[in-house]
Amino acid sequence: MSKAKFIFRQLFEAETGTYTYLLGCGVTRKAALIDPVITTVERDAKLVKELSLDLIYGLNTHAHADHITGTCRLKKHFPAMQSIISKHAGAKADLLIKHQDVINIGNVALEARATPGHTNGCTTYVAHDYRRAFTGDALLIRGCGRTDFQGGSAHTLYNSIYEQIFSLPEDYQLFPGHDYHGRTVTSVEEEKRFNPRLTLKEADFIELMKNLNLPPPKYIDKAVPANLRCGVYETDDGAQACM
Ligand SMILES: N[C@@H](CCC(=O)N[C@@H](CSS)C(=O)NCC(=O)O)C(=O)O
Repeated sequence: MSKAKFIFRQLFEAETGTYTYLLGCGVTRKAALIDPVITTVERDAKLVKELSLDLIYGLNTHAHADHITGTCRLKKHFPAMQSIISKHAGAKADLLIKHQDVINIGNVALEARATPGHTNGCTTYVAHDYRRAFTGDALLIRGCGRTDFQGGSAHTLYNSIYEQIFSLPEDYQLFPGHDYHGRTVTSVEEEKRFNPRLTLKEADFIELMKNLNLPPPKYIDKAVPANLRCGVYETDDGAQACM
């Protein structure tokens, strides 16, 4: 398939340090948001409309623990939009995807690569034509996702990163799900050379991850159950509503 004009925006939600990515096809005007956050849905929907895009997918890299996904609330603006998450996330969504599925956003293709370890359903989305990957919370810039809840496993995460992310060409740009230090983008080469966790041998990585001692995310008790339903809840009369 020929390379379509690629529309790309990196959006930031400051309270939880979360990145949302807008990806669009300049030919068909179809678009997707990766990891929209419920509190920034109005901002994101406004941008999508300003750019005359038709939002067809709301992709979640995983069932987040720190914020509620915006995928349900986005449907108020884009009723035909479909939510997407890995079938291994144990979550509900309009489309459940698996390793190596390809998601077409108009002429822009995204390969789903299973990168479990932070959670079981973590997925990295790769736009090969544009030499970019969206790593969610598997790989962060000079860091990685924590592995101390939601089925996390340091052994699994280490191997996911090596097999599915570090196996990409070194010039591929990597866009994380979060950054807490003002950084925006990295590359496969940079992370292979400078990531202080991933340059360790696996056994040392596992030991380090065991001793991170991070406090639990502030909204974990609310966010995880909401995200397992992709931000949908049932009202007292059994109807479906958005958080
Ligand atoms: N302070 C934040 C949560 C920070 C945090 O735990 N981040 C997660 C990703 S969101 S579950 C993580 O994996 N961090 C890894 C690291 O090394 O920082 C909040 O309260 O929301």
